[in-house]
Amino acid sequence: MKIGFIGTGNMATAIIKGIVANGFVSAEQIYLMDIDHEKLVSLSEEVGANFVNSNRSLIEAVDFVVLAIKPNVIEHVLQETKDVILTKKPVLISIAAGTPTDKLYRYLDTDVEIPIVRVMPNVNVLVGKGAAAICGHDFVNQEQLDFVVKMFEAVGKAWILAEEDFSNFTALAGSSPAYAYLFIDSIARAGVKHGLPKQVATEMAAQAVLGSAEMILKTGENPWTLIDQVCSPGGTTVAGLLALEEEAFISTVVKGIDTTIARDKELNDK
Ligand SMILES: NC(=O)C1=CN([C@@H]2O[C@H](COP(=O)(O)OP(=O)(O)OC[C@H]3O[C@@H](n4cnc5c(N)ncnc54)[C@H](O)[C@@H]3O)[C@@H](O)[C@H]2O)C=CC1
Ligand SMILES: O=C(O)[C@@H]1CCC=N1
Repeated sequence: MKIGFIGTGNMATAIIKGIVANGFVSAEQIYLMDIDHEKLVSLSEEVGANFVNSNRSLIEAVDFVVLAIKPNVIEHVLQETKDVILTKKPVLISIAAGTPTDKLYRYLDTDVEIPIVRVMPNVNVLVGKGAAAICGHDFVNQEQLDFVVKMFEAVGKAWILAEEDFSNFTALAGSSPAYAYLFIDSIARAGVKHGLPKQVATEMAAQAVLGSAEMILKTGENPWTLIDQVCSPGGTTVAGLLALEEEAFISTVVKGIDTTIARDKELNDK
């Protein structure tokens, strides 16, 4: 199978490096195109993938096309490549936030049965610890869907998810790595305040958060049970925990997630 990427930005780079490192496909099976020629050539050389000079040539060359471009350019890209899409009939995989499969199909303005799969991945696919939600539009067959699921299982965890839940997933797993990085950076920054070098403090905070996530996933314990295990009576943790809650830590995080969901829905409706 040949996989093409339209757009070689942050997310495409993370997916490509992840699936090549894991051996899901070889670099020779990957074709790239980006309007930023320098970026295109640089990624292609770095990973050993092929690159082409137009989105049309890319679609002609591959079986699966990942639309790794911003939501506001997808309509234009589908329209400029429409005739090639309609003759080649590749599987289109969109990773764009706030862009439902119905809208993507409408952009093609056709009755031809083009298979479209929607994926909401996250950037942690780069290190094989991604999270991706996947749903297929009307004309996707099981074999095509299975291929996409396997592609994202190669670089993390993948769920088949009803499309109506995509906004929620985008907030919980697509955008949330940024919030987790912020949390880690905030802990590290506090370390710097107390005299630790930033790099060491960041490593310490990241390792603590990495282990905490694994504890939840591997023990299957409720996070509150684990919180209680860390909070020694009269100890340090409970003092810090209550200080965080005085500043409405839980409500602040929930507000961030609410706002992310609302923004995704706003993009859906555009
Ligand atoms: N960054 C992230 O963590 C995640 C991003 N996404 C989605 O992935 C998509 C891409 O996001 P990023 O990689 O962050 O953006 P980015 O801005 O890093 O990459 C987009 C790339 O598309 C290229 N491009 C623009 N117009 C083009 C055209 N007409 N033909 C070919 N290439 C073109 C740009 O030059 C750029 O390199 C977005 O739709 C976003 O919603 C989804 C999940 C996570
Ligand atoms: O910020 C965004 O719109 C994209 C979608 C999920 C993560 N980044």
